[in-house]
Amino acid sequence: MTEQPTVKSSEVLKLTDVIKTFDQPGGGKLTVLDIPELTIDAGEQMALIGQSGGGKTTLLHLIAGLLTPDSGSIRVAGIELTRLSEQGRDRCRAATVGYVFQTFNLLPAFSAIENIQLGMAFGNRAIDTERAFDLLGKVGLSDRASYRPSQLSVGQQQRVAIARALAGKPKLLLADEPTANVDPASSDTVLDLIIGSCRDENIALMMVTHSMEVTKRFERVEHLDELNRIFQTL
Ligand SMILES: Nc1ncnc2c1ncn2[C@@H]1O[C@H](COP(=O)(O)OP(=O)(O)OP(=O)(O)O)[C@@H](O)[C@H]1O
Repeated sequence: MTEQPTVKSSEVLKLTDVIKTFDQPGGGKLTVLDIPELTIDAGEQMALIGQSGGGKTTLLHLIAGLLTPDSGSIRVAGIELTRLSEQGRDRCRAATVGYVFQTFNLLPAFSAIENIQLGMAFGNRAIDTERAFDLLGKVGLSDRASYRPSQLSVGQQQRVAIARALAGKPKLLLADEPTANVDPASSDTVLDLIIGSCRDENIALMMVTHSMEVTKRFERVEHLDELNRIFQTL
């Protein structure tokens, strides 16, 4: 009988000995990540900082199952992603992870409210129109429900993307530099929204940022260069 790994009931994310390489355009491989361990508990909030090109987005993509590691274990909400097919990882992401991308990734042909409702549909949940409108109100866009992304400002698109990421009631929200494209006042609003919503709904949060102002809002701040063995051997 194979021994099953024990999963702490409060654990939402656990990475063990994760290595990720990329093929380099000129040939050969570039090792971007070599992470012995990283754990996030239910409802825990963590900021991730690190040098440009250090692998932060790559790490979020691995956790979301958009990329696969060369080796190691990635467990999200108790599910071992490395044992799943691409389709299985898509299903797991839809059911457990919300993702606020740097580029928002809203669907251009759909309105703001439809983009949020699609966030629920991807999560394999019945579309809860009341929750979708509640979320749109929470991000201050009740009067923009029928606007398409191209009819919204960059900051408004970002707020729709946040509402969409929360729509499926994820266990873990991944946010990649969500304040990078907004002015300082809007940055506070965006942070209040993400941090407050995750706290209210007990959603664990991992936010990539380059901003010291943003890290001040977090009790736990991890430096990728310290988690990543490749920087320790340079
Ligand atoms: N598909 C790919 N093929 C080859 N190399 C890649 C690929 N994606 C990323 N890389 C390389 O992996 C490294 C890490 O990239 P990543 O985008 O994860 O960094 P980052 O820490 O998010 O950077 P930034 O803070 O500048 O956004 C970079 O050196 C990049 O060139």
